[in-house]
Amino acid sequence: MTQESVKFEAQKRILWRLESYLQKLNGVSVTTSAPRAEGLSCLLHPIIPSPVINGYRNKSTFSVNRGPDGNPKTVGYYLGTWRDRSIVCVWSNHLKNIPEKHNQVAQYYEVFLRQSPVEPCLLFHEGGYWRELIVRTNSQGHTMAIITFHPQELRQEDLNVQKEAVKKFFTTGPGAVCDLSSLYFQESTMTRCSHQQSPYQLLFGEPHLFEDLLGLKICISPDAFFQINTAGAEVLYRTVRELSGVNSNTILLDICCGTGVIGVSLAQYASQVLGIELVEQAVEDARRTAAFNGITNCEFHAGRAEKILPQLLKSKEDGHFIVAVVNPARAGLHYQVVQAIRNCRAIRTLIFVSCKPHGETTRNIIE
Ligand SMILES: C[S@@+](CC[C@H](N)C(=O)[O-])C[C@H]1O[C@@H](n2cnc3c(N)ncnc32)[C@H](O)[C@@H]1O
Repeated sequence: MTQESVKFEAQKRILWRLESYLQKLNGVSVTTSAPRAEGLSCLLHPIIPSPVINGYRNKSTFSVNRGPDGNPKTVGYYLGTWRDRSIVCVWSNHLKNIPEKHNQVAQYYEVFLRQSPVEPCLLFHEGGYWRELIVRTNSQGHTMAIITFHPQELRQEDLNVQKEAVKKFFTTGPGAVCDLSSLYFQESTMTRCSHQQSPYQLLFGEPHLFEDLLGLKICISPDAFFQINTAGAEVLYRTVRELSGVNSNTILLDICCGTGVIGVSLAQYASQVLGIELVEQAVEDARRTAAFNGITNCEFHAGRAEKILPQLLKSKEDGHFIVAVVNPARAGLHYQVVQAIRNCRAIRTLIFVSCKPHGETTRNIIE
């Protein structure tokens, strides 16, 4: 079975479940005017493959933990299960989806850790400092690395010594072969911290990556979401455009817009684009991207969609047609967002993009 047919069958099962749930809920059969196929009440299109399937990741997150030889300064991916206490950290060189550049930076981070007098932070249990590494690249090979560090009780001057050491390693030391475009350092006492909670500190290089996508230059900050497979994302956004039917009479509403790519790539077809996004850095990226590409009909709002959307829709109700695109995080949309969309008569088309169409997405669609 090909990966595409596995995915197709999985989507079919999700739609079956959704339809039977709706039938039970309504006590009537689900009827739509759309063409049907595969025993469903709607049309399920074949899976559209990504043009790039090897080394496609533009972002990889590497952990630090004990390797198979017991060395606690090993950088890679976890293998094993927590239940069996068999977790080890292994190198990622054999993984087909990870580009060589990411593996190279991970290997040099490991070299750095092994020569550092400072201990790594393993699962927060035993103290320690050096934590995970995130590597982001664009299609030109520009590379941003982000290192997280548990500060424990270190004084500022001791922290500065560690920052200086890692910067030196990647600029003039052995790590210089990685040719990083930028190195960020984030002090973090939690599994994940946003820029607001603990700022990403630029140790050297360019603050942003710029990615070419659908003829645009997209600005990406360390904290911002960006689809992991750039060529696959182009296919996704083209599909969104085809489904959306946006034209010069429509407003495009991009809810959970991240770096604003959906809105910016459709701006030339719409009368206006309105984007809403929680992460401030991503909103700044979206504004920068619009300005950089000479796009002037986009407006991006920073904050929670559930807070911003109801007011925003009220101000746009009169005489406009709105196409809404939602692409929420895995936790799904807040009920107030669903309600605001349902209550807005101007919204004639809704496109729901989801990387996890069961679970919360199904709940949102039912709502
Ligand atoms: C899957 S990403 C999609 C980003 C973008 N649409 C794209 O295609 O690249 C989901 C985005 O939703 C944002 N988000 C999560 N909760 C949110 C909320 N309550 N309000 C607004 N944005 C939110 C996240 O920060 C993230 O950028």
